[in-house]
Amino acid sequence: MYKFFSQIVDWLRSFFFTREMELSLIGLQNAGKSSLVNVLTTGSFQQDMIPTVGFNMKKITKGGVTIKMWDLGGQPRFRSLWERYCRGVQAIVYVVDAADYVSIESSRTELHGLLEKPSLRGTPLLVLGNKSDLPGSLSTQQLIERMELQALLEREVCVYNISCKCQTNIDVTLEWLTKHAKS
Ligand SMILES: Nc1nc2c(ncn2[C@@H]2O[C@H](COP(=O)(O)OP(=O)(O)OP(=O)(O)O)[C@@H](O)[C@H]2O)c(=O)[nH]1
Ligand SMILES: [Mg+2]
Repeated sequence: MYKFFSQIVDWLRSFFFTREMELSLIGLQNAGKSSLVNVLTTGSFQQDMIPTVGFNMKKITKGGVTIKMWDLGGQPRFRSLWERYCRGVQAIVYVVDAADYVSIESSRTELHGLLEKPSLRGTPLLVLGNKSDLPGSLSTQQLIERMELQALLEREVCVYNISCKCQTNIDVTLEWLTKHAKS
C-alpha cells in the first residue's frame, strides 16, 4: 500500500518538479551492472542474465529525479566505449564483483585507466561492491584497499557494498544518485 502511494506521489511530482541526471554504469563483465538496472527499474532480480552487447539505456524517475542510465557492456571488446559514455554524465557508477578475487586486479586497472582521461576529470564516482550476499565478499574497507580508491584525489568518491540479489543498500545507492542530479 505504501509503495502504491509513493508511486503516485512520484508520478505527480514528475509533472512539476522533476530534475534530471545522467549516469554511466561501468565495470567488468559479470559484475552485476544490468542486474542493478533491473532492480532499480523493475524491483526484481534475475539469476540468468544475458551479457550486455554494446550498451543499453534505461530511465527511471525516483524522488523527483529522472535518471538516465547508460548500462555498458563489461567485456574487453566493449571497454573502449566506456569513456565516450562517461563524458558529461553527473556520476560514474563503477560496479565490482566483490566476491571475485581473481578479477579484482583487472577491475582496478580498468578503473584507474578510465579515470586518467582528462575528459572525466572531477566527475563524481560511486563504487559499488556487488554480491555482498556471497560468502567472503570484500568489505568496503577491503574494497577501498584492493581498488586503491584512496589514490583518487581529484573527485568525490563514495563506496557501498550492495547485493542486487538481496536488494541490500539499493536505497542508499539511489539516495546518493538523486543527490547528484542537476539542480
Ligand atoms: N549472488 C549474486 N549474484 C548476482 C548479483 N548481482 C548479479 N548477480 C549475477 O551476476 C551475473 C552477471 O550479472 P549481470 O547483471 O549480467 O552483469 P553485468 O555487469 O551487466 O555483465 P556484462 O553485461 O557482461 O558487462 C548474473 O548471473 C547475475 O544473476 C548479486 O547481488 N548476488
Ligand atoms: Mg550487462
